[in-house]
Amino acid sequence: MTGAPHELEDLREDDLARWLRPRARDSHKGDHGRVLCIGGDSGHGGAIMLAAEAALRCGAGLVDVATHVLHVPALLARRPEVMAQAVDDGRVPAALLASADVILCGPGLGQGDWGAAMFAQVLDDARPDTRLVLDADALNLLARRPRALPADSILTPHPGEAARLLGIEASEVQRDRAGALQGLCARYAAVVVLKGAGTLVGATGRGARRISAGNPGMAVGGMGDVLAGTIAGLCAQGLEAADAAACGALLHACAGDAAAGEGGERGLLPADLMPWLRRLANPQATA
Ligand SMILES: NC(=O)C1=CN([C@@H]2O[C@H](COP(=O)(O)OP(=O)(O)OC[C@H]3O[C@@H](n4cnc5c(N)ncnc54)[C@H](OP(=O)(O)O)[C@@H]3O)[C@@H](O)[C@H]2O)[C@@H](O)CC1
Ligand SMILES: Nc1ncnc2c1ncn2[C@@H]1O[C@H](COP(=O)(O)OP(=O)(O)O)[C@@H](O)[C@H]1O
Ligand SMILES: [Mg+2]
Repeated sequence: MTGAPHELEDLREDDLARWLRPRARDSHKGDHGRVLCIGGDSGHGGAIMLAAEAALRCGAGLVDVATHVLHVPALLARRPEVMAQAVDDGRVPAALLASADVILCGPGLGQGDWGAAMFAQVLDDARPDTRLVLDADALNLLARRPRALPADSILTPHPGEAARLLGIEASEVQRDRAGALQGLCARYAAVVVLKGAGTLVGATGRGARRISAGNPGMAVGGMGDVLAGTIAGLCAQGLEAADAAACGALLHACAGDAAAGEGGERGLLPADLMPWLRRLANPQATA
């Protein structure tokens, strides 16, 4: 991955069909993966709800959520398909960690003791073959205390989080986004999705991919939480990490464009993407 502009692969909506194949007629929920979403401290419960719902709308077979006790009733009222567990002591139930194919950690997690304890538990105790998707406060905690990550972990920073991970200013990230992507991939040995207009996706030793879809209506709180759940949901269905990241970023941006096309950019909400995630995640059905 050099980040040179001529080595960028531009992804378009047609590319979704490369990764989103029709399901086997005899498949069952266990074939489509189990995602554990960890986050949603007091005041930020919506972040983990949006992520969990996006994982389901992208086709994850089973979705667990470990969150603050206050958020469990609201989460179940909105999405009874989610299996929600309250965590009041900063310990994720061991059985949840053990059964996850993918762990998404970070949306609304906070950087206090509660969130920091669960983030450390994920890094210490997750199965070696469980794929990690780290977003939001998991990235902030990682920046504060860098640690080795399991192979093929996926990081989804916005430019502010990318700046913290690199120890530079967000304006520097934006001045050389390809360079920042390369620096993040190298420093954390991870798959990285550098968000913002023209999202870039990279991994050490591979060319970078750029997503030109997406629009400024997506500049609203919660939109990145939907992206994190989307990538986790695709990972759970067996896409390899770099492809799940690229396919998820493309699917999310195209869903944002489709939703904006219906009602305009201004006032677009992250939850407006949900029906479009589902539609676009079935490209053969919509072709
Ligand atoms: N409904 C809920 O429960 C929601 C809960 N949420 C949860 O809130 C928590 C805090 O997350 P957060 O992202 O709001 O805070 P933070 O990391 O300080 O980011 C802001 C900083 O980053 C920068 N920056 C950002 N984008 C940039 C860009 N494109 N280009 C350039 N700069 C950019 C920006 O810089 P500025 O321009 O403002 O100086 C500012 O410094 C987290 O847990 C999250 O999951 C949210 O998901 C919302 C919905
Ligand atoms: N101007 C824009 N054009 C395209 N995509 C955008 C734009 N602004 C924001 N987005 C997308 O919206 C999402 C915002 O993520 P993030 O900042 O983490 O939001 P939050 O933490 O509030 O959920 C990212 O996927 C980003 O690429
Ligand atoms: Mg975010």
